[in-house]
Amino acid sequence: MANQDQAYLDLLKKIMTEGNDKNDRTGTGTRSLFGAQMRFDLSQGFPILTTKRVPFGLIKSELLWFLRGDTNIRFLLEHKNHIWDEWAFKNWVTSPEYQGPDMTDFGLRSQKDPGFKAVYDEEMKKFCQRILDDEAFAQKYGNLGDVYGAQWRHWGKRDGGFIDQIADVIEQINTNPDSRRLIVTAWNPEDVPSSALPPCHVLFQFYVADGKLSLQLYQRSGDMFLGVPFNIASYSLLLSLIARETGLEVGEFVHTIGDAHIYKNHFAQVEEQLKRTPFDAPTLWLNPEKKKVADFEMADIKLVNYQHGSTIKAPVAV
Ligand SMILES: Nc1nc(=O)c2c([nH]1)NC[C@@H]1CN(c3ccc(C(=O)N[C@@H](CCC(=O)O)C(=O)O)cc3)CN21
Ligand SMILES: O=c1ccn([C@H]2C[C@H](O)[C@@H](COP(=O)(O)O)O2)c(=O)[nH]1
Repeated sequence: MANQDQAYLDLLKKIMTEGNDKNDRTGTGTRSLFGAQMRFDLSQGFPILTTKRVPFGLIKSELLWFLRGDTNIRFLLEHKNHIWDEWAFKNWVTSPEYQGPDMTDFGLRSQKDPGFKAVYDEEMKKFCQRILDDEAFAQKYGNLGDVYGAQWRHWGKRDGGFIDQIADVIEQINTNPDSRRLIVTAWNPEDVPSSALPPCHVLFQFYVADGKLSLQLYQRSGDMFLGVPFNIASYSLLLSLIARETGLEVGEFVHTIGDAHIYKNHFAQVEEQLKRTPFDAPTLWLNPEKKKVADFEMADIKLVNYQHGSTIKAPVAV
């Protein structure tokens, strides 16, 4: 198996040396390039980064969550996955029902003020526990609204009813593999103004040739250090699952990014990662008894021979 990190490392280097220094919504500041593309041939191994540890368990539970059409963080918390906590927490602390310490701007403040961070961590812990313990509270504050699960599996139609884009695209791959319309979209211009986090993975398209299934993702905005390693592994897993259901081999994952940025407070981590030597990529094991995307559970998906460098910690910009 080959090393699959190179395309990613090359792009990190390019952004560091040629990128534009730009301000951003979170107030953190970034260095960014517009219009970047990485290609990963999945027959050469599974493209999860090896130059740092990428938590594949979190990627699996997040993707299964999307594929269930679920938009409530409760399922994620049951799988000890905390990557969406901040966005639900924001709903809670800005609601009239919240009576705890002031959490205004908790994202930035918790990075700058250790005293505040302790209070914030405590409130967040209580919040997550309550989502797990209190069904009604989870219904009210655990829901992230129209995020990927909703857009993929129940896109609301103008005249009522919904569209299951995943079921439809699988049906199209099976019956009309040469189609140039094998698209799933998450971008709904009507919802964008009211959304806490408008979709980052805006649209993906499938392509079938030589008995192989490929997928290209258009991601409008990519946090190169934290989000993108997840996105690469997640879409490669999605491609592998849909290839299984449609009886095709895996082809390429083509990752196209609009604003590809490195946050200023990730520069040191990026330098550290660029010094590391990649390992050969692992392989993906999918339970041979499962065929349908909807039937896969956590234990049906495993990485074999995932060798990797140590975790590199970095703060997430909210
Ligand atoms: N600024 C920003 N970057 C993102 O990547 C991002 C957002 N916001 N908002 C929505 C989601 C949430 N995502 C996240 C959030 C946190 C991590 C993160 O902290 N990852 C750590 C490990 C976390 C753990 O082990 O629990 C990492 O080292 O990859 C990754 C992706 C991706 N998305
Ligand atoms: O899957 C994801 C989700 C989010 N991101 C990053 C990209 C940006 O850094 C932020 C979103 O902020 P916007 O101002 O809405 O662009 O989250 C990611 O890389 N991958």
